[in-house]
Amino acid sequence: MAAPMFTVVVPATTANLGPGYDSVGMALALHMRVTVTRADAWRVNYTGEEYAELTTGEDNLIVQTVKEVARRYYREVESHLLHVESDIPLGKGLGSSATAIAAGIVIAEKLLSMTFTPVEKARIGSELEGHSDNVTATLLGGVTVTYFAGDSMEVIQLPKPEIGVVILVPPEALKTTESRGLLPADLTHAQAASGSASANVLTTAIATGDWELAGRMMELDVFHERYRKSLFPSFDEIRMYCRSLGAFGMTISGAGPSLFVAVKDGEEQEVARKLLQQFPYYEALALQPAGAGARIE
Ligand SMILES: Nc1ncnc2c1ncn2[C@@H]1O[C@H](COP(=O)(O)OP(=O)(O)OP(=O)(O)O)[C@@H](O)[C@H]1O
Ligand SMILES: N[C@@H](CCO)C(=O)O
Repeated sequence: MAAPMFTVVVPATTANLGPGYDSVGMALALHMRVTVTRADAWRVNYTGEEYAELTTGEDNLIVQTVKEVARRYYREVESHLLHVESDIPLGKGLGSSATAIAAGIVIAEKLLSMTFTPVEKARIGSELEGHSDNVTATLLGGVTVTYFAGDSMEVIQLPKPEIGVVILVPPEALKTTESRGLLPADLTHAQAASGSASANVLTTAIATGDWELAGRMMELDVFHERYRKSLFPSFDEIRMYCRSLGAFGMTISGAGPSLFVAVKDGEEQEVARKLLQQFPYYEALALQPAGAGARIE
C-alpha cells in the first residue's frame, strides 16, 4: 500500500451564537483528521461507530467537495484513499458537514497545487454548504463574521476568544435541513430590526472581548431560537441553571440539537460537571475555542 501523503486537521464549530444567524461562527478545539493516500479509486475509511453510516465512495461529501473544486477550476484530480478520525459528534450542531467540506477544499488545494485566499475558500465552502457561518469558521479559525449573498462574500476574522466553552450534546442527531424547515419564511420589520440590533451588539462585544455583554446578546435571538427550542429537552431550565452558575450565556449550537454555553476561561470543566449532574440526558463537553482553522499537518 502507498504511504500516506499528508493529513488535514479541521476544527468543529459552533454557529450563530444566538442572533448571528447564518453569519457568526466560532472554531472549537475538537477536531477531525483526514489522512490522504494515493489509491486506484476514491475510498473513505472512518474510524468509530458514529461515522459508520456515512457513504465511503465517490458520493461521500469530502470526496464530492474535492471533485467539485477541481471541476470549478477545469482540473482533473486523481483518486485517493481518505482515512478519517473524528472527535466531532455527527449531525449534532457542531458543524460536521462544514468540516467535511473544509477538508475537501484543503485536500483539493494541495492535490491540485493551488493556493486559495481565505475569502476564496470561504466563498467555495459557503456555496457548497449553502450558508457561510460554520464553514468559514472551520476554514479560518477563531470567530468569523460573514455576509454571504449571491456573488457577495465579506469575511471578518476575529482572534480566538479568551473564554471556556461547554457543549451539551443530546443522544439523537438532528438534520440541519430539518431544523431549518422549522423557521418561518418571513419576520416583521420590527423583529428584523431587533434581531439586527442584538447581532450588531453581539459581534461588537465579541470583538472588544466583552463576554458579559456578548453572552446577554446570545440569548436575545429572534431569528431561530423560539422556533427550534422545543426540540431540545429542558432548554429554559438549562438557561436558568447556566445563569445561576455565572455562565456568560447559553444558546443553541448551530441548528441544534447541541447547546452552546460560554463561560469564563478555566471554568468549563466545573460548569460541564455540574450541567451533567443536573441534566444527564446530555453529554457535557468542556472545550476551548480554537485559533487555527483547517490546515495540513
Ligand atoms: N466527516 C464527514 N464526512 C462525510 N460527510 C459528512 C461528515 N460529517 C458530516 N457529513 C455529512 O453531513 C451530514 C450532517 O450535516 P448536518 O448539517 O445535518 O449536521 P451538522 O453539520 O453536524 O450540524 P450544524 O450544521 O447544525 O452544525 C451527515 O449526515 C453527512 O451527510
Ligand atoms: N446557521 C445554520 C447553522 C447550521 O448549519 C442554522 O442555524 O441553520
